[in-house]
Amino acid sequence: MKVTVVGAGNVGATCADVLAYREIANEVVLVDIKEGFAEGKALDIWQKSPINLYDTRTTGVTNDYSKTANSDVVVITSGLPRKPGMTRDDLISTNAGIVKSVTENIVKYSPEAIIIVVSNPLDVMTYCAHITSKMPRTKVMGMAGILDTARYRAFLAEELNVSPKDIQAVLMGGHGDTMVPLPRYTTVGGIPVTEMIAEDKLNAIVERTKNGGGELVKLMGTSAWYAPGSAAAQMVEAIVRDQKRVFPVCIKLEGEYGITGTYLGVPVVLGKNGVEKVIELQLNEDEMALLKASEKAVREVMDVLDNMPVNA
Ligand SMILES: NC(=O)c1ccc[n+]([C@@H]2O[C@H](COP(=O)([O-])OP(=O)(O)OC[C@H]3O[C@@H](n4cnc5c(N)ncnc54)[C@H](O)[C@@H]3O)[C@@H](O)[C@H]2O)c1
Ligand SMILES: O=C(O)C[C@H](O)C(=O)O
Repeated sequence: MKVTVVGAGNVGATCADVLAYREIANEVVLVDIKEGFAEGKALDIWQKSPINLYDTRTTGVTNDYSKTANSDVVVITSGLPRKPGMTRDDLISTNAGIVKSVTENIVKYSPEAIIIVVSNPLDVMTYCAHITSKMPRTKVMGMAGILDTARYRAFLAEELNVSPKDIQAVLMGGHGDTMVPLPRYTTVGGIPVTEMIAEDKLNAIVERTKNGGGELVKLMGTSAWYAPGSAAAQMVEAIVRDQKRVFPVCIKLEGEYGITGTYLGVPVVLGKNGVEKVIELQLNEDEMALLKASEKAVREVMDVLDNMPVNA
């Protein structure tokens, strides 16, 4: 299996490292626009192989997409991260052009690849990659839900003093402050979370989750990479190993949840064909209202993309 990761910065290099040391792919190609940057990161990861004992071949290239030919999966992380005071949506003007040109190059050399978008604003960059690629929706998806759910699970594990392995949860909607964690679908070793934690504490964790990306931007001056890179690698693993994992993934909705044409995080089954099934939960009235509000927020940014020169 050959996997290309575009953008050898914080998230891209972390994703490539996880793909290599967990031997998720036989070959990982890192691509960056900065001269020598991807080559250096790939060489560093390769030099770690005798220490961490893996044989995944990692190589890096500066903008030479011919070396990415026939990739099975491509992860797009190229683009600016936000700085303190910015929203993810503020990145659209720079990142739309980057994601569009990267997708064109990817499709030229790997027309069969499954594409995982990571660049922000996530839902709209997934839209951008999907319309550029002209591929079926099942093969162009965005990574955010695994990360957001992981934050929610980690906060709960800390509060309850239990292993994060035992927290299961679903989170839906856009990758922004309107995301929708779902306490009704959250369990701790099979026990409904509401039986384990007071309502005010749970509400505080839901709010912290929604602002989880911003919390890290404030602390570090740039955005997160360990959890995002690992989350993207987990999606790659589900695809290349045909694991049929159930994850929240951003995809174009075509009637599910009564929504058509908007790119939103929903639970799906992920396997060798990409998104093999969109799972439709029986949301109650309050949950559906939150999902619709999230849809509205994503729609507004999709409209911005539609009116940008990059799409003319
Ligand atoms: N979806 C998520 O949950 C999530 C999580 C974290 C970060 N992100 C987003 O991922 C993106 C990358 O974040 P980061 O922290 O790795 O940033 P970074 O600045 O460390 O890395 C980005 C890399 O992209 C490269 N790049 C820029 N234009 C390119 C092009 N045309 N072709 C190839 N490479 C190009 C840059 O040279 C840089 O090395 C940001 O947009 C960030 O907001 C998303
Ligand atoms: O917060 C960001 O800007 C990056 C990413 O979307 C995240 O949630 O960590």
